Amino acid sequence: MIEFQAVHKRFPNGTTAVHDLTLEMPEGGITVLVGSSGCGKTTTLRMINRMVEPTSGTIHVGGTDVTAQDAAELRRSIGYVIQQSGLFPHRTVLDNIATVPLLLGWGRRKARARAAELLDTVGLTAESGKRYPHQLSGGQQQRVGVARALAADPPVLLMDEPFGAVDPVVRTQLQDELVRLQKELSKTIVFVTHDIDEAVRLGDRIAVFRTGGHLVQCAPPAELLAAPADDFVADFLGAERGLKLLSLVTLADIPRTPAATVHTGEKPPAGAGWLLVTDAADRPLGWFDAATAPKGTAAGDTPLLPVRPLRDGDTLLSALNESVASPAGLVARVDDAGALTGVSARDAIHDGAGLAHAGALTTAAGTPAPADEPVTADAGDAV
Ligand SMILES: Nc1ncnc2c1ncn2[C@@H]1O[C@H](COP(=O)(O)OP(=O)(O)OP(=O)(O)O)[C@@H](O)[C@H]1O
Repeated sequence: MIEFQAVHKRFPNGTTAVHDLTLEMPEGGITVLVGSSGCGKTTTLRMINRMVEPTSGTIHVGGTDVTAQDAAELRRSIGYVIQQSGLFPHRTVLDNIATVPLLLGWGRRKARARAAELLDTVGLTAESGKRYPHQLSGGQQQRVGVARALAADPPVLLMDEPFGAVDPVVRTQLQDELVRLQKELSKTIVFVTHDIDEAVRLGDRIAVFRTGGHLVQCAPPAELLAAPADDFVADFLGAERGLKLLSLVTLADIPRTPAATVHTGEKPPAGAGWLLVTDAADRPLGWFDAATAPKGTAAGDTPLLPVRPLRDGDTLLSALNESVASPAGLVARVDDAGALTGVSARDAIHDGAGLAHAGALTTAAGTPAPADEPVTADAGDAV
């Protein structure tokens, strides 16, 4: 756990970057710091590894006051990833990743073996280890940055807009990779971003700052989206925060009903409406409107309308999207093998969306006021 207790940072030019910050960042979780430019996110992050020293207050990492440790030693024990990857241009990728283990005196062979292992962990080929940073794409360089930060297996990772400079597709891939890695590694991660969607995707907790280094609210994403503390947070989350909340809830609990189906080549039963055409393994192929098809038409004689089947682990947001796009107004549900398990009607998905929102509101209302509630006292201003 990382604990900020009444931390204040005022730079020599008089700028207060962080104002009386009391905040807990849970062990093994991702805490995302968000807020507009200049609100003190990077300063907060850099105080954890003492690249910036607080003016007052204390910071503990794993129960130890950071000032009780040698600053250089502390920095080697904490992974740090920045936007432009910060790789050494004249060292190979493998040697870049091996930097901290070498500094820690691991010996060249062991450090390189560890670096080679990490290339695979972050999804890069062994061959890319021999290249120089400029010979990699921006996304690949960021992966190397993550591998380098993980090299000495630090319990804490600080990530300052690590995916800010890559295009949206690569950014989504890197976010997915981080989620996958975190499931395996359970690091305590502090992640800075401007992007609220990235925060909602990655964060176990999101801390929203406003200019002047004030923490306004810190909560799990669903609670933040359901119950923003004030207009500033609501504006920051955006007008679509209700929909964003649905990206955090899966389809699993939404009721399903048996689907009306027909196999390709079969004639529909009399009086049938929308039918889901399935193959021999019960996998949905498309929608067939038996009500409007000419008499005697078999399924597959005319082009089928597209279906995008969803699994229980898919989000309620995808389900809502599919329910709107589906010509039948029904969402086809499948198991992991892709076989049909039923359908959910648009109404059931809407009801589920309402319940998810109400549930998050109840959770937010029932949460006791944490120690990191917005602080209004001006203590430390005179420092
Ligand atoms: N070394 C410094 N000396 C003086 N002022 C500084 C210094 N570093 C940062 N600041 C100021 O402190 C405030 C907070 O900066 P910080 O970089 O922490 O914000 P941020 O939220 O990370 O911003 P951004 O999202 O733009 O990176 C800003 O007003 C910034 O100009």
